[in-house]
Amino acid sequence: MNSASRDPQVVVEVLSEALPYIQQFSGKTVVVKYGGNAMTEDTLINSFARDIVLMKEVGINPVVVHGGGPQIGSLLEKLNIESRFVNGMRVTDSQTMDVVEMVLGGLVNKSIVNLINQSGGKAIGLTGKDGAQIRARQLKVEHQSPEMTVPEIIDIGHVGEVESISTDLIEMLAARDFIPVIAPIGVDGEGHSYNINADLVAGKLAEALNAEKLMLLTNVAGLMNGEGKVLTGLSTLQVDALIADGTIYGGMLPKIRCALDAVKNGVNSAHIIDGRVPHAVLLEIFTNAGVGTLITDAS
Ligand SMILES: Nc1ncnc2c1ncn2[C@@H]1O[C@H](COP(=O)(O)OP(=O)(O)O)[C@@H](O)[C@H]1O
Ligand SMILES: CC(=O)N[C@@H](CCC(=O)OP(=O)(O)O)C(=O)O
Repeated sequence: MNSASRDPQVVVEVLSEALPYIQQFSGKTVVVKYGGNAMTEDTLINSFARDIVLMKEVGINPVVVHGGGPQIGSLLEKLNIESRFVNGMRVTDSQTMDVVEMVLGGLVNKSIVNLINQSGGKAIGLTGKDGAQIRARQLKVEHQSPEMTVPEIIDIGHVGEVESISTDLIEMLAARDFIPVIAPIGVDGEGHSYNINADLVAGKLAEALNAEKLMLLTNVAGLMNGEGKVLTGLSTLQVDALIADGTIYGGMLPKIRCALDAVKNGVNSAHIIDGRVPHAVLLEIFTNAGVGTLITDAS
């Protein structure tokens, strides 16, 4: 339906209903993680960019962290390099690290920046290496297959976890009305690059910025149980049980862990939402529609 065919009364009512949400969130920081799996269609990416610009225009400070797993996978495939994952993390040798840096820091970052700018925003794309803002260390991965009695620690190469984040650069940009768009690449004290899961970066950044909300946009309706029903309001213990019985696996593992950590460490709420729904960000922020899985400290 185009805007001309909508009842103007409905349009103004919708706008008016958004007022309390605009008042509640104006001046607050919202970290939005845009997963590579949700960046499938041009119309969706465009509606995402417009949502981010609208947030900024009504006084909210959006900070975008993006993934790009499928986009990395497709370039690796063209280069005949195999993709392998352990606990949802990409095994990253030096050759793969180069591809990760090219795809995340280059192609994906700049295409999101460009779309936000096309929608009238002022986006600036950065990786964690800029201003050395994301200090990383190597992530040690614990892996246990059913036949093993104790977990083993596996070296999966240049995969990092966040050691610390300096928020100076992001805060400076946000204060001058820029929208920071961050690629999840970190750096250690010796200048080595690390491939960090984008959910982990978004969670730690939301904590460091004292964000009001952490929104994780993905390609499913939310965290689901075995029957495909969206679950919400889960405790850490319930999540542990769902991991142990295999209901939560792969890319959902870092997502749910970082959402729980973020709310434990001061972020008011974390949301795992369906990025395939047009304007998913606006639906979550400005309506009561309650898309996806909500996690709060009281969960
Ligand atoms: N319990 C679960 N509920 C929903 N999705 C799950 C669950 N367990 C695993 N997943 C998987 O997690 C994926 C989302 O993670 P990921 O592929 O890393 O997406 P993104 O690129 O958005 O970070 C889903 O597509 C789904 O295959
Ligand atoms: C260590 C690790 O797995 N890093 C991810 C970084 C990108 C990412 O997280 O992308 P999505 O959000 O689209 O999954 C990767 O190499 O795929």
